[in-house]
Amino acid sequence: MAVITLYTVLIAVVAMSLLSLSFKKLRSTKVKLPPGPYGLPLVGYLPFLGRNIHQTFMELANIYGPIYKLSIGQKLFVLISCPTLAKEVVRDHDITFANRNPTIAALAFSFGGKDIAFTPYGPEWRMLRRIFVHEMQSNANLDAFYALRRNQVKKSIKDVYGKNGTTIDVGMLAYSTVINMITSMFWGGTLEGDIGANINAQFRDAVSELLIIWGKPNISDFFPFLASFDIQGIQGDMKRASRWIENIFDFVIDQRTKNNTKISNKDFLDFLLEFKDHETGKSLSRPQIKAFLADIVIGGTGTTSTSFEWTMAELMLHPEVMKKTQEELTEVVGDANVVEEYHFHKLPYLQAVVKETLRLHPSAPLLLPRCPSQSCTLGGYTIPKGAKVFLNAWAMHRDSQLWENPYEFRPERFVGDSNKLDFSGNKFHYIPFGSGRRMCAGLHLGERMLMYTLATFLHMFHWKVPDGEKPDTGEKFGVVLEKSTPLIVIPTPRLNNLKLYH
Ligand code: HEM
Repeated sequence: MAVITLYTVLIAVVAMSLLSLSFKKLRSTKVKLPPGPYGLPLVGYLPFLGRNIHQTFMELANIYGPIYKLSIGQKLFVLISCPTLAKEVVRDHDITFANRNPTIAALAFSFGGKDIAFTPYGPEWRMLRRIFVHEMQSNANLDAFYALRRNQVKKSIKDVYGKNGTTIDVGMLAYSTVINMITSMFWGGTLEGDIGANINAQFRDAVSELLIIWGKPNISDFFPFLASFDIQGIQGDMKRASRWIENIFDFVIDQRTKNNTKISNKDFLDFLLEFKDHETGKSLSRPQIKAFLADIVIGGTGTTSTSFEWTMAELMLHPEVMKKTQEELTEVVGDANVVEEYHFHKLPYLQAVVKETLRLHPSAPLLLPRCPSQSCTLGGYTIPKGAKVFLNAWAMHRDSQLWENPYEFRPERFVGDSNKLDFSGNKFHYIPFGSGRRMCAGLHLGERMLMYTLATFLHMFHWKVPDGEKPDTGEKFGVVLEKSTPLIVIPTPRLNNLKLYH
């Protein structure tokens, strides 16, 4: 006990000295920092953040304005919640802000920040991003992998049909469908039979565990000098979970390369192993291949599946919108057919439902923080090099000066040409996939998976909540913004031709 107290005092003394040094340094350089709340000595604003920090950040914006700062431990956070300043970050100073400040957990999983999400801006990142966005996820490739996605959705339809009339957890349905689509696109038919099922199940569990660990606040991120102690064990847990996932990646890559396994459908692994950069003539190294796969798993699973769950929750709360969405599906797809991706462009109302859901419930409400590579000025204030800069999409999506009745779920606001808002991030008050150079690198795949799963499940089934229950829209902040209570619903088949469910 005495030893623990001694350590605590020692750590506090060192932290105080470091803090006072950094404040002295800031004062001596006479910079004009944005306004912001005071916190407690040492920990700063940490004790006041609350569980849903995106909501706290919006309340603070109402007090301090569209740009403010706060300190947490040794870190300076800058919060931005107006489109004009957001534009300054992602357009006017885009290169300065095209860097990340990864957490310790993120570094542990991304091969030390060697992936797209965390590689610093520069030629290496530009090369990774070009391959990932323009080549790996080209329309032709995404079309080629469609059969793999389709097979997995068919399996989920069969599962849901088997639960006809009983309750199911929508979040779990969405997560398993999305991760099955992703693993299938990764290594397709390489892993057949029991071994395949076993590896895929292990993979699914490892990814869920990793997302949970990643979502835990880590004291070492706020006090970097404590990092080597790994007080909460988060770094160790993350390394273990990542190693587990990496072993699965290695196993599958070895299977494919050593046995030269022939598969019927082309998948991401084929693409990555065969890839030769037409500019440099170079192939991808094994760590690069694994980093690409990691980005898809981490970037694509939680975001897409929670967006599915939020959409279903809003539809359950708005039966008139549900009715209109299903009528559109009936008209476009027809009662005797299943949904195909080529139907999407004829489903403007469903597209509007998805856009409206992502306005109210963006998976990453504060996007991924950016970190200026040099000090610069925003809105007349100095933003020091190394600060963590958050664009508060959640607050901008709910700002009554930017949206009419912002708290109402009204897909109609996205219908028609007069208000053409899309996911490109060019209108800075609507940025569910971010904006600028570092906007979501998986937008095309994410949009396809989300639209396809939603359209299919809405077309194939009627959904109702158990008697006496009402879905809510309570939120839980984490790696992605989840529903605080799971959405439980009862499906019944909607189409007469029951063969379509097998
Ligand atoms: C509904 C689905 C999705 C949503 C709402 C979403 C949202 C986002 C957001 C808000 C960012 C931060 C952008 C910024 O800082 O400006 C981001 C980054 C990223 N996303 Fe997504 N995402 C989705 C699906 C996906 C998928 C399917 C993948 C992988 C195929 C993916 C991979 C990435 C990567 C790699 C980054 C980092 C980009 C960089 O730093 O250059 N995301 N995503």
